[in-house]
Amino acid sequence: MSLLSVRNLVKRYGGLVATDNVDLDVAAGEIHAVIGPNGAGKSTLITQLAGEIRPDSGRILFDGADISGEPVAQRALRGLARSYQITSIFPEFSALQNVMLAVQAQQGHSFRFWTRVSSQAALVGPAEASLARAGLAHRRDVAAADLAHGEQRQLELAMVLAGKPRLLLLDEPMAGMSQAESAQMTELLHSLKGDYGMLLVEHDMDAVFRLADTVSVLVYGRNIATGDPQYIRSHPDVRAAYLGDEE
Ligand SMILES: Nc1ncnc2c1ncn2[C@@H]1O[C@H](COP(=O)(O)OP(=O)(O)OP(=O)(O)O)[C@@H](O)[C@H]1O
Repeated sequence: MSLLSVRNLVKRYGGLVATDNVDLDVAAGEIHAVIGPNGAGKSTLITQLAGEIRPDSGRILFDGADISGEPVAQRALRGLARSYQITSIFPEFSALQNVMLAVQAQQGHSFRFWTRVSSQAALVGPAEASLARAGLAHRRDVAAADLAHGEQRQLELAMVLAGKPRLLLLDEPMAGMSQAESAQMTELLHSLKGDYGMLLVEHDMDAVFRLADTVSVLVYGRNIATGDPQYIRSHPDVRAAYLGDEE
């Protein structure tokens, strides 16, 4: 059974159909990449899955439950987590402290700063584990502001992992990265494969074809093809619509 199932999803902006009857499935532990030209509707899709905007029609099922009408926080509690960009990081806090805040939020406490040393101590272990999983253990005491761009993206990932997600919604995790940073993030995501399902929107085709078990191609809001990377590479409509001029 799929962990995430999208059925007949539709989102319109005036006359524009940004999500046009999209069906899509992500199995537990699988990486499903969504590719497509600019304006194809990839971000609109992720934003609906996270619960930030409502579809006009269609259904979103997570672990069998219809979550189409649920708010963001409720979806996060179920284990459907979107990685947010650097805005969610406190620049003056260390990498570890940032993840401690995410652990605290996961433990059901409202967002607040620590008053007792003992309550801090319980957060350190899980925060260190998430940092290590995101490849940042060696940078735990560095202020977030002093981390390189790629490391800040790793920190965001550590903060998402602290929420114990089952499926990650990743919207262009390699955006703005150098080639080396992008390669490192690719290997990092690869190391998480199997433990987390991922819906990956990404323009970096090297990353997509290295990571994805399944690829879907959106064009003008429509899913024109879904299959394994080999199938997608050789699909004539995909080549014509998207990959054609790159090969
Ligand atoms: N809030 C909005 N109001 C009106 N139109 C919108 C809105 N958000 C997105 N669109 C339109 O919906 C279409 C899909 O946009 P979307 O950002 O989802 O595409 P995308 O595939 O993520 O593009 P990119 O690869 O450039 O990030 C575009 O034509 C866009 O202009």
